Amino acid sequence: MKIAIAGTGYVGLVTGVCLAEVGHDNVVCVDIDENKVELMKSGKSPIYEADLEELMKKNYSIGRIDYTVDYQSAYKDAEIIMIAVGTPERKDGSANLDYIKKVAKQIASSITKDTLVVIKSTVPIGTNQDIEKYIRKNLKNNVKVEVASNPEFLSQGTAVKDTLNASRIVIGVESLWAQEMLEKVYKPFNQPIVATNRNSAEMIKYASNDFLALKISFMNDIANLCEIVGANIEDVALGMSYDERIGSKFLKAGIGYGGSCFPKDTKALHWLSTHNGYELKTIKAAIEVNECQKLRLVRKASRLVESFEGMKVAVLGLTFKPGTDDLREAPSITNIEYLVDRGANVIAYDPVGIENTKKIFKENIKYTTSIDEAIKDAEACFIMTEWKEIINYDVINYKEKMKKALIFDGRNCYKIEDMKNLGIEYYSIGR
Ligand SMILES: NC(=O)C1=CN([C@@H]2O[C@H](COP(=O)(O)OP(=O)(O)OC[C@H]3O[C@@H](n4cnc5c(N)ncnc54)[C@H](O)[C@@H]3O)[C@@H](O)[C@H]2O)C=CC1
Ligand SMILES: O=C(O)[C@H]1O[C@H](OP(=O)(O)OP(=O)(O)OC[C@H]2O[C@@H](n3ccc(=O)[nH]c3=O)[C@H](O)[C@@H]2O)[C@H](O)[C@@H](O)[C@@H]1O
Repeated sequence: MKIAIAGTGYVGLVTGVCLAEVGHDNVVCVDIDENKVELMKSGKSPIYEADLEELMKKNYSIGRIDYTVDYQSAYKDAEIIMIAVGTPERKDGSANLDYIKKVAKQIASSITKDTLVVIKSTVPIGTNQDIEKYIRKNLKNNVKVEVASNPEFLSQGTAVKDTLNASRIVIGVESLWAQEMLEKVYKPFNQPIVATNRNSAEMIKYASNDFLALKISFMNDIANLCEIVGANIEDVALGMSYDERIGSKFLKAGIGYGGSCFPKDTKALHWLSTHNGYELKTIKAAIEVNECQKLRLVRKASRLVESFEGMKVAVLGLTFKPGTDDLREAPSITNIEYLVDRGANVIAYDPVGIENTKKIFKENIKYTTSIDEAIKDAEACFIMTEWKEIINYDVINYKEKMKKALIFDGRNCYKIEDMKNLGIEYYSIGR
């Protein structure tokens, strides 16, 4: 079965590689970025993702997967074409479907046999139906085409593991033909399949992401109250987690959620609901809490220090979470902007995110891949991502190397007692 995939980002590339890994022997990944395609052909991954490069090399060498910019040759005789291009946020919060439409146009002009088009990108409810109409209207050749929804649930940093061990595969179909095709594709994964119609599948994706975002914002809200009333959010989360109805995951309070999905998917669903005359009050609250949370520590810091002007400030952890080099919507960006605007000399540390950070801040801040160097002579230090390197760092160094041991920890990396014993001025979240 020939499977073509449009877009080789986190979703497209990982899906392609995993399909090859479970035995599909004719997977072609298409991208518009020639450099990316060349890089992938040479066995290198354009994204930082555990286990990915190894599986890319293995499956490319045995001929199960290929990469190309030539969409026409990839799509023309494919039985299945999966769309995994970006659906970024527009200024008004709605999802930008331009990339999806562009691929739809390319598919319509290329296919020469009956094809199932599968949308893996996160798209607003009704998009699958619209794209199907669009492709059918613009078809160059007289073939059968149907569009099915197959949203993706992987997380960055664990994308390969998540795909090979998915909690569920959701398929949104309008015919038995489409359902059977997708069941055949996913059979080797041996994972539970939830089959429904396209609108419900599209909604499952948004509802899942937005529920997780809401869970985080709820915990951040409670954490802020914990600080006021003298409770400890970590003990609170632990106490809650024993209730199976609540669960133990996504209860970690911090500096707010970032990434390429929670921020945009909460706004997109909120936009969609308002557009349909209904206000999703819970999602609105999740968004508002998150916006405030991102600046909570710097606001606290600016009440404690007279001025950031000329002050050396270390920022440890830049990516939106550990295990990825992605900075999209990372809380670190908002915080660094705040500090730079107020005249601070920021030195930023991250084990893998430096290159992407340079693209954002250019010469405006300094960069390092050493915590020691970042904190040397610093007068304040902000922790934005809970990398292992930061969690396992010997905290005595803050006392010994900083000009003033003043730490604002947005990810609760250290024990309050340890910091207190060392005489480090330490502020964290909800404790
Ligand atoms: N990043 C993640 O962890 C997850 C993302 N999603 C959703 O999946 C979709 C894709 O997200 P990412 O993989 O993060 O995107 P990404 O931005 O990492 O990658 C998109 C890729 O598509 C390529 N592209 C653009 N137009 C193209 C075209 N006409 N033909 C072929 N390739 C084209 C780009 O060059 C880029 O390489 C989004 O809708 C996102 O919301 C869903 C679950 C997880
Ligand atoms: O649609 C998507 O793109 C994906 O979005 C998230 O995955 P991801 O953004 O990669 O990362 P998460 O682990 O969910 O973390 C998102 C943000 O929430 C924050 N977070 C997470 C968990 C928590 O308890 N507290 C918390 O603040 C993280 O620091 C991070 O900034 C979802 O977890 C995936 O299921 C989904 O497929």
